[in-house]
Amino acid sequence: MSVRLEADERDQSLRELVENGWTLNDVQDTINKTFKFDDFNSAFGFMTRVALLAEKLKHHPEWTNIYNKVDVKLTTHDLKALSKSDVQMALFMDHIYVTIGD
Ligand SMILES: C[C@H](O)[C@H](O)[C@H]1CNC2=NC(N)=NC(=O)C2=N1
Repeated sequence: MSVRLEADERDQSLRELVENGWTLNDVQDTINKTFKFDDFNSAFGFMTRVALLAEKLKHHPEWTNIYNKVDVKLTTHDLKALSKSDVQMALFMDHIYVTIGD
């Protein structure tokens, strides 16, 4: 089940994520980021690790991959808004990007 973000939690989370390169689309209420890698193998490795978490959380990113680039959009379709799961996914992506990314 999707859990709404309280206003103060949302503000704080978004501030941190924007500092880490995420952009807020406040019309669609999505957060977006482009991750760049050395090559396709690294990009796909990143997607594989994220996919395992997505299945566990039952929360799935919208994304496209072109060679070494992964464009990610996170939002919660149930709520048509950002939720705690989006923040959790974004933090996880930033965390593993440090170990895989260039
Ligand atoms: C039934 C299933 O858990 C839901 O449809 C999940 C699947 N993954 C999802 N992913 C995202 N990003 N938002 C959702 O609302 C959502 N709902």
